[in-house]
Amino acid sequence: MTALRLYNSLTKAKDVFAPIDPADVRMYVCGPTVYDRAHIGNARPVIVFDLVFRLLRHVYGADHVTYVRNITDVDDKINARAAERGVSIRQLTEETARGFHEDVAALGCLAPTHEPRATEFICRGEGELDMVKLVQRLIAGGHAYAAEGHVLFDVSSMPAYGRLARRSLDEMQAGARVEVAPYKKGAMDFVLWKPSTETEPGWDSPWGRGRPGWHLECSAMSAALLGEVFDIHGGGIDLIFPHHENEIAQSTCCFGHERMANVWMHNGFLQVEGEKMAKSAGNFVTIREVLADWPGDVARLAMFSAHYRQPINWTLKSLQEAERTLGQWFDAAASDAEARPAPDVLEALADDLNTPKMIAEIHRLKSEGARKALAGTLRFLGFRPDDYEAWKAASAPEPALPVSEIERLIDARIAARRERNFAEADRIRDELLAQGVALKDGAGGTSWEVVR
Ligand SMILES: Nc1ncnc2c1ncn2[C@@H]1O[C@H](COP(=O)(O)OP(=O)(O)OP(=O)(O)O)[C@@H](O)[C@H]1O
Ligand SMILES: [Zn+2]
Repeated sequence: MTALRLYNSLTKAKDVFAPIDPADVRMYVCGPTVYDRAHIGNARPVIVFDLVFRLLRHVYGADHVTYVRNITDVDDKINARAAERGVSIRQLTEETARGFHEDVAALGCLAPTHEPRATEFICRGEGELDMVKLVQRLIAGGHAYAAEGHVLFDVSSMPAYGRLARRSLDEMQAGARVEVAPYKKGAMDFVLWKPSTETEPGWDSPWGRGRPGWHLECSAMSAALLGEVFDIHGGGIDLIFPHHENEIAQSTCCFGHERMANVWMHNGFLQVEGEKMAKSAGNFVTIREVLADWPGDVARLAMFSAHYRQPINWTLKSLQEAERTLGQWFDAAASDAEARPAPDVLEALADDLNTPKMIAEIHRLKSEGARKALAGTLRFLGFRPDDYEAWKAASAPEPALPVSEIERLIDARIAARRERNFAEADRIRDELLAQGVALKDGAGGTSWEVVR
């Protein structure tokens, strides 16, 4: 296989991927804030980075890749939603996290190696890195200051601030809103820690009872589980600024390395009629709603139809097309094969996850009748024929004839063929087709399906 090349948002180029330690390739992806059911736009990064995970496992060995995707279970949106619904915060976050796991498993995504919850990394034991210790180190290093129960990151203390997003501090400050919180020294300084009222969740800290800012969570969890510098950091393109820029500021200033992660990967937006699918825009469909109509594999394949950095339009047509394609692939694939991708498919993926090219290569495998390679490739990509078949059986329209009658006619046709009366056999086939029942002769006998 040619070298794996990944587009790096930090260098704005497709770089050859060289892990820090090939025996332990490390990737962190920002996970969901668990206050509501995820929409299919939120599924895009989960599916894209699942593919990266599978590819890395193939190249470096399944035991040599560590994938961390967090769960943000402390956030003001969570507090508000729990109050609105009259349930405890814990109940809301547990229930939402469970739903998220079901959704992404149905989309064919492997579980990450670790799935840390933010609340478990706020205060930990002595010698264990946590959010409070990270803030203390930033203050000691002159990168953060406490004011009125808050702790803020001082962006003026970091010359490289804005490097990932390619924005200069001067420009950002000039563009900042006029109304800046009074406890901030600079308009772009961001919150590391904030005070909690008695009713809000809070943790004791040197700055009083409070809770962490969102950006801080990922710096602490990634360093605790992957080390101070790791290989790949991923998320949606909307996270570049401020979230990822601020993660970099915290981690590099705390640990003193030039980088937090060597490669930064960002997926483009999933759109509806040219607009980003977003909760705030109200144009969203939940993963759960998609799965009510389609098998997870169809949504998964539809997601691969565009390159991950390009926007993708979510349409009924693309789902229908994915369904048709998948049905053809499964029909043509052998029923047993190891989960191994064909070399041409691997080549396409090694080129910054070129999934449109990958799909073209799979079509080629099918047309060449490479049944084993096709099956191995589909399994490697996380597609599951059994799920698809079960969905197909459950969603098949009712035939116009009773099943016993269809079976009687099939038997009659088999008998006719045995007597070499092919005219009669064909007549029976046509008669069934006229009733909307199509026959398919395969190695295992004759099967039938209702024509849609
Ligand atoms: N339409 C989209 N297309 C692709 N990725 C998206 C989309 N919307 C959100 N994401 C990604 O989903 C992940 C979770 O994001 P976040 O927690 O901000 O979701 P959210 O608050 O539900 O999003 P929104 O409010 O925009 O609907 C992030 O990696 C984010 O970039
Ligand atoms: Zn993050």
